[in-house]
Amino acid sequence: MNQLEALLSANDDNLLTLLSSLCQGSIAIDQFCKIVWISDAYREFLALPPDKELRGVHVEEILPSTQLPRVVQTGQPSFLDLMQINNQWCAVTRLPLKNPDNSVFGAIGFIFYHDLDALQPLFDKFARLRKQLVSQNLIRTSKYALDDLIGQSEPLLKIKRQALRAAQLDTTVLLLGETGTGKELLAQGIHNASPRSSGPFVGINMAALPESLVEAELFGAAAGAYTGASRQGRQGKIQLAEGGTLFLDEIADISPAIQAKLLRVIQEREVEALGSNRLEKVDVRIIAATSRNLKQQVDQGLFRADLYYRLNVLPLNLPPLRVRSSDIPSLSHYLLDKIQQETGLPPLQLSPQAIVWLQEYHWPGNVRELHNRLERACVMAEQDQITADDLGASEVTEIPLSEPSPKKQLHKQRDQAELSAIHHALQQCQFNKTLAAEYLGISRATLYNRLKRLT
Ligand SMILES: Nc1ncnc2c1ncn2[C@@H]1O[C@H](COP(=O)(O)OP(=O)(O)OP(=O)(O)O)[C@@H](O)[C@H]1O
Repeated sequence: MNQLEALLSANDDNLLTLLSSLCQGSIAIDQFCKIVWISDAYREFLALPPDKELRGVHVEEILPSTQLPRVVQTGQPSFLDLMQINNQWCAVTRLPLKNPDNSVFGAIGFIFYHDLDALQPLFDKFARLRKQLVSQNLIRTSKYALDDLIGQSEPLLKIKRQALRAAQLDTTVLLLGETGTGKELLAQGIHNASPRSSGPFVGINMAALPESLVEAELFGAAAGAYTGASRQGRQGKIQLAEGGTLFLDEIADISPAIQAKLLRVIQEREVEALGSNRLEKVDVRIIAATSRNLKQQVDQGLFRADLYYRLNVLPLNLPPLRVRSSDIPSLSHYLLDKIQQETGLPPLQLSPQAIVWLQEYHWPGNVRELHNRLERACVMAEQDQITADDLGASEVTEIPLSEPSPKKQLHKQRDQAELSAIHHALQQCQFNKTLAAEYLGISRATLYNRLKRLT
């Protein structure tokens, strides 16, 4: 019998039951962060069905922002922490469970949420200080948790399981998937479920940055490193991510010089700011993402093989929307709610024929395109239901002869022409956005923005 089982063995008289009676919820996990015990009160507070089997479930599946895994990892207790669970402030205490040789075999957490009125000024102060830190950029929060990835299809559930496991490891993760499949959302979810969740999440889009700024933006610049550099110098995104996660989006779009510098950061965990000859140690977890075929870029000599292998330690492939069309109804309802909250437009439902169309369409722009089509439909809809036409069903196959207004038609045709020119350029340049932008005579940032708007 291991220590944890011994602790739990004496049924009603066990230590946990005793401790639970002193608080409003308690939970115990093993060294793998799997739940071994949860009090009925906690179950009820989390609104979990009484018959749901929780033993063996990873604690973050029911408490995405829990810090218990960190207690298991560090062996350090946290005696009083404030945490919001189900929109209610709670005071939380977490203790590591240790063997006589000091190794950790699990952790227990207790929450208190009754009679906390006396603590309200403390909660307010805590929320105020946190807001201040966020606004001063001293801490950054990632908005999304893994639970925010909507969908119940097997491919999506599989990626969520893989992401949860990846979160527990501190290794580099490479997110692969077509544009708009949710790579950034997943990166934030992994950060939030990782032991680094209380550290910063710093994202940088390598394709949207002008080439000349990438280096200073990423690695920082020493005082006076280049004309226009500030006198105090500037911190790079890598240094800003200290203790947290650095998300490098569109990683395939970096120049050979940046590839070499990044390789050193990953291998040596050291950064050299632009114009400085000092190496700084950094502690960041890297999550990189690309919608391109990075292996093919390596084979074509466009991307360093050594950097590719360093990034590709844990590849996660996000499924395109067309292979998980069963997620489309729930995802659409979720996005419609979000659009209505953001825009204040009246709530609209999808007509049955619109749902059929959504499930049959091939979604080159994936969830981002679904969001954009739904948003446009909310504005365009002339009835109390969104029809397939409001979603642009007719323009996908042909341009209708009569349009509600010539102005709308002009916009639509211009967007289509622009999109097809961009697609053509991308194909010509083997999906290399830098080359495609040059081909079109626009900047890489403009190309990127156009793609985001049009897909
Ligand atoms: N499963 C999902 N559930 C809810 N929203 C989603 C989901 N997947 C993507 N989204 C939303 O779709 C939009 C696009 O997602 P995101 O920016 O994460 O995609 P991406 O793969 O990083 O795209 P790109 O490669 O173009 O940068 C975002 O608004 C995101 O919140």
